[in-house]
Amino acid sequence: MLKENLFTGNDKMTALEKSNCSYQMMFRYEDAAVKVEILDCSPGLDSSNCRHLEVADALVIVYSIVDRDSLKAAKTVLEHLNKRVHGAIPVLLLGNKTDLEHARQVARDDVTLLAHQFKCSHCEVSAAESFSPVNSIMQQLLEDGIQFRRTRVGQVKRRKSIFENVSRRLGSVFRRKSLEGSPPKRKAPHVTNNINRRSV
Ligand SMILES: Nc1nc2c(ncn2[C@@H]2O[C@H](COP(=O)(O)OP(=O)(O)OP(=O)(O)O)[C@@H](O)[C@H]2O)c(=O)[nH]1
Repeated sequence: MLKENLFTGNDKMTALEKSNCSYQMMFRYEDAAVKVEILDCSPGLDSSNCRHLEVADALVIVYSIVDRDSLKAAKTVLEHLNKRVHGAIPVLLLGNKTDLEHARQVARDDVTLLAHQFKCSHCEVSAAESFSPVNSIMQQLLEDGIQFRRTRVGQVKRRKSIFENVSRRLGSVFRRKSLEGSPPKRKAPHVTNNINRRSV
């Protein structure tokens, strides 16, 4: 659903570049330029997509309101995330094609329930009619993603320093133990004669 023109007209986002299934763009946030990579994980979950989902900072899971199976696929992704990702990663469950309301297959209540069950945001749009609602939704999600990344990076740093602390302590305990077990060091003889020394 992401198109090159999705973000045009918005001063916070610039030049969406496409390479295979990946889109890159710059996003201005708190006066800093942030590089954002958007990965299109359709048509479904495989091992490489799963890995990407697990390390993403924010996710949009798109279903089509005229395709019951697309909501099932969305549920599979949410279940996977629930099992594998710890922490409140920002997830938006986004229904598309509201211009085809007459052909709706996905009940609103089912989606509300799903969003509630997996604690994610939810809304429905029509990319065909207008991309400005999509634009503001994406903008909010990106901001949430940046905040989430900051928390995540902070946690990794804290975990790293706890690990370093513990390993330093363990190291000093083992060093002490090995010194206690080893015979007392003999004092090295004091060499006064340098005649036989060779320089290498
Ligand atoms: N009526 C309608 N058609 C849409 C809308 N958004 C996308 N489409 C159409 O739906 C089809 C699939 O759109 P894509 O943008 O390729 O969506 P996708 O999620 O990448 O789909 P896949 O390529 O199948 O993974 C295209 O024919 C689009 O023109 C919409 O809001 N309303």
